[in-house]
Amino acid sequence: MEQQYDAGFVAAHRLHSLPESMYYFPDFITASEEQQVLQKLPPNRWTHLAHRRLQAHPSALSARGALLAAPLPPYLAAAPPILPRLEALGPFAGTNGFVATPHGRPNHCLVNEYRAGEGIMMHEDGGAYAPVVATVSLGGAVVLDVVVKAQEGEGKAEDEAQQRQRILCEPRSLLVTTGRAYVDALHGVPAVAADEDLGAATVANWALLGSPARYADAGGRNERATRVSLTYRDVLRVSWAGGLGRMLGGGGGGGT
Ligand SMILES: O=C(O)CCC(=O)C(=O)O
Ligand SMILES: [Fe+2]
Repeated sequence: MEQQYDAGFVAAHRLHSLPESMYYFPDFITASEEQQVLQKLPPNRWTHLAHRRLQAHPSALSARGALLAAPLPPYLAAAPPILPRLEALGPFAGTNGFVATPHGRPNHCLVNEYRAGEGIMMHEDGGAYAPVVATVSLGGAVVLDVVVKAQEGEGKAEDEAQQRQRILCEPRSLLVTTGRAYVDALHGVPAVAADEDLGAATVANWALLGSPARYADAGGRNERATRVSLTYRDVLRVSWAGGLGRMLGGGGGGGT
């Protein structure tokens, strides 16, 4: 059932809202793959924050934003085959119209879990990463708010509605944020028990949803359930603190 990804397929999944550098792919993983990941997330790795909990794989970045070189765990990489699928799609490899990141593949994954009523305040992901995030959603659906930052010299007269986008992230979908959407916009998940007023006029990716009827039939409402997001990134600075160990252990080197 592997999907054939090409430039036309990618272009057809681009959001036609500003900035035009986000892509939405419904059903990027199957329901059994979704369960496989949810069951394998280690229960002892959560960091508890005020309105969500978080785990970083293979580890958290250093204070200076560097990643200690290590592979992603198999349940976030090859089984289920999320990395091969991302590789074929191209957001890190730089194929199908995407721009390649320095390592050509994600080396880091932040896993967020939000229960109903939880969220993440508006923020930007910053310069420790190449400007690409690939977000796989598991469990419940949430709305992601994206707001373009006011550009220098631009007055407040700019149409607010045009600057704010709502993106509905369905379970098993992939959202790719690149370019200006990464650099010039803030994003966040409102901490609500239900997302309301969902429809073609209010949701930027409505035409790309896998199951729009599900939300339309509920009167434009998405009752929040626990949602887990896998956010794949390419950390620019990778440190090889294990260099001495590799030398002593004679294990040989790997690529970056
Ligand atoms: O859960 C999401 O989709 C967004 C998470 C996020 O913005 C982050 O981890 O930086
Ligand atoms: Fe973020």
